[in-house]
Amino acid sequence: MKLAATAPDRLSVRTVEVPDPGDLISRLPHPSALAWVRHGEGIVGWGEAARVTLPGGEDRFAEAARLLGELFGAAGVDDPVGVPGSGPVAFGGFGFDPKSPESVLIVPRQVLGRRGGRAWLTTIGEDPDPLALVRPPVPPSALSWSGGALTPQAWRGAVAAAVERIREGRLGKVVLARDLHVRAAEPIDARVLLRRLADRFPGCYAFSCAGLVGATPELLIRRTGGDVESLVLAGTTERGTDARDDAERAARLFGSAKDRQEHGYAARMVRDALAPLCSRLDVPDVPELLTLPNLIHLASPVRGRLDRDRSVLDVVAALHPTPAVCGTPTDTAMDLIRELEGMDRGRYAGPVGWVDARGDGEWGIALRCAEIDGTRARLFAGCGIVADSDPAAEFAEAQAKFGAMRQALEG
Ligand SMILES: C=C(O[C@@H]1C=C(C(=O)O)C=C[C@H]1O)C(=O)O
Repeated sequence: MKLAATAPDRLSVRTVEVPDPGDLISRLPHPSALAWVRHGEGIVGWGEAARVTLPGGEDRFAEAARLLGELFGAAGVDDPVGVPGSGPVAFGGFGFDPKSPESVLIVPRQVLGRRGGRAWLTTIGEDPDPLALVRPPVPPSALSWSGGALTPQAWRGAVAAAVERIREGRLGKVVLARDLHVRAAEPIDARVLLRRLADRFPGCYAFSCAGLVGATPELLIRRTGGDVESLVLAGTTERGTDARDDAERAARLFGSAKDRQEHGYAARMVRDALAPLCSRLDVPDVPELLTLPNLIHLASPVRGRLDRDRSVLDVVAALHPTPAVCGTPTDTAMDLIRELEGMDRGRYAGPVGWVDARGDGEWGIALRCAEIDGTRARLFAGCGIVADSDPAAEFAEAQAKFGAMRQALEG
């Protein structure tokens, strides 16, 4: 665990209200983009006042909260705006598996925020021209795609093996993912991907943090003062070809015992994890349908009131990994993922988002995303597997989930 050499002993933080900056993503001055944007609102950041890298471990969320507490506690903060996301903020992404050494938090030198008709700019240290566009984004070109850890056939075999374990009664659900690789002629600019994702999926959270870029529909947890919200997703069908086909598919998804079982595991676990932390909790008995441009999901919107002051990271720690991305029972599913997927997920399917000095923040589950490393990117997609899952159908579902990032790369 270390603080980057760039971290000064004491952060000097100033937030000012600014006129509406318009589109946040187009304000990002260079490719080291930090972002969390939905329906044009949210925060974007750039520059690095501090970076915290964390090794694996079940305690990585608590360690992150402790280190940020020290950093923010020692900071000199002038924040007359005083809303969630003003003052010092850390963007972060945590490794999915506690054994994965991938977790990282970045405190940007500048954060631009926009919500509910207000906009603010936070600066750490000095910056002479905060909103200057330093390097315009360049779309990726000459993409060449290649397979990931498992061939399609091997991955379908892994799904079949998982179904067998489930039918033997060893677990109820496991989520299995695949990866895909792509290479571009020039370094891939996160801002281009953010722009395309935000335009096509305005209702998803377009995120970018230290090379992990995507647009997730799944809100793990939002804390605003004492209020918490989550949106549990599990159970999926592709969009239809027209309104009638859409309606038929939605009705089939809603009525599918397999998908309702898959969803029920996730919704119940979120309820059970939040109940001890909340004085009030509302989890619907029956899921809703969430319609995205490419997919329809079963969705349970959850709302609660925290019983005492807890940082959003404390709540993340209680929730991750939910059966939406791991399975149930958690430990058995995690072991099976390690055994069958043949890859390290890195930060895919881990919590991604931001936290401020008050402990407010928003964390999604890092889905529909890619890990960018210079000219290369690794895409991820997974599916919940239960006793009645069919390997070919799950493969098709994973292909559809890759679609969002593929399009963002291909334009
Ligand atoms: C695992 C992913 O998505 C998750 C799995 C879902 C499913 O199996 O139905 C639905 C939404 C997400 O919770 C992914 O997109 O990679």
